[in-house]
Amino acid sequence: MSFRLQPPAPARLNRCQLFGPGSRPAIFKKMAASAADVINLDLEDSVAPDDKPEARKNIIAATHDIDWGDKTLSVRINGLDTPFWYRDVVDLIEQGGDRLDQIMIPKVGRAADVYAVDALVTAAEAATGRTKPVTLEVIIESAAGIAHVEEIAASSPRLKAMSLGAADFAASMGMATTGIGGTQENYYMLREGEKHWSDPWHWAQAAIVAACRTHGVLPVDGPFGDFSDDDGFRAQALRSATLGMVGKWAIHPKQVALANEVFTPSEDAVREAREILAAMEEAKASGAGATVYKGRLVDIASIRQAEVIVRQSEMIGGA
Ligand SMILES: CC(C)(COP(=O)(O)OP(=O)(O)OC[C@H]1O[C@@H](n2cnc3c(N)ncnc32)[C@H](O)[C@@H]1OP(=O)(O)O)[C@@H](O)C(=O)NCCC(=O)NCCSC(=O)C[C@H](O)C(=O)O
Ligand SMILES: [Mg+2]
Repeated sequence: MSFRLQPPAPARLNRCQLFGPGSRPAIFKKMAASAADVINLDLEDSVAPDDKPEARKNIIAATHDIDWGDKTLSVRINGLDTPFWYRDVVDLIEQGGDRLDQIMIPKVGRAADVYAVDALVTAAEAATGRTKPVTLEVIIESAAGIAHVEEIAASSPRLKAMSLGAADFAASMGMATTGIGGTQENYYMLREGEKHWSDPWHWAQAAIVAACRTHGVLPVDGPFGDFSDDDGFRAQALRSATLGMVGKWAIHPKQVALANEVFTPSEDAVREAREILAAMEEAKASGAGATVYKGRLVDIASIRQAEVIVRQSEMIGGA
């Protein structure tokens, strides 16, 4: 066990990140009225190159004109391999309103990518006299990103969240699929003639969770492309939540409720967590470090597990 304590991740709700193209301002108010905790206005892959300047203007106007309530308002800039990203950052910081909370950097491959954006944001903030620092989030969606995931998680005190971008990740890894997340038909084990499907996203998700938890960053599951498949979305989100991720993207408004449902601990789970804490209080009072709860062992580690669920529920406003 390291003597260094694991830093806490930011105490903010991040159950669902709803995306919308910056070139489609007609949906911005609908996004603001949604139940998503985080809004991602996009300047990157959902916006055609010719539309980028207009999309930037739309988004800057939306940081002034739209009431985003208590949501985290994040803007996805273009990748560092494009001619667009520096203008995205400079215009957002110089012209964007104080309501801009966060910038999302796509296709991060090295800690130096975050350093570059951090340096530009820092200079632009100082030049404009902004008093509220803009935070950063990144997408791991390349072979380089997953290979350097830990240094990326440690890259900047501005960094608050990290997502897995399944589509670009699959492309960069050369995966034989056009699916965005979820079960992949050909990724199965065979036993006695029966197929048992495995999860090709699992290892990357686990690497992201470990890197994030080591450095106090929120791990988030990215898009699930087939928005007609609610059960598939739910299954993917349940696996992510079980692994330690705190939320998931929605690329269509109908996915918001699904993500919120999965990443909000159920009343039963919260009740059980509180009962475990109470059982351990009793055990401690009698000098024991372990006890039995519903026929199973609970010990001091169980307190930490139960506290994760209770903390989550308290943040959401549960009893
Ligand atoms: C996917 C969409 C293009 C679908 O839009 P549309 O055809 O308008 O859908 P519907 O007709 O079903 O819409 C129903 C109503 O909902 C409103 N709407 C639509 N989209 C949104 C939204 N994102 N937020 C809020 N409201 C929305 C419609 O206006 C309809 O309203 P009404 O008429 O009043 O009933 C569209 O959803 C969309 O553009 N989604 C986001 C796409 C996007 O941002 N993609 C980028 C993120 S994913 C990615 O980049 C991959 C990743 O990087 C990786 O590599 O993995
Ligand atoms: Mg992508």
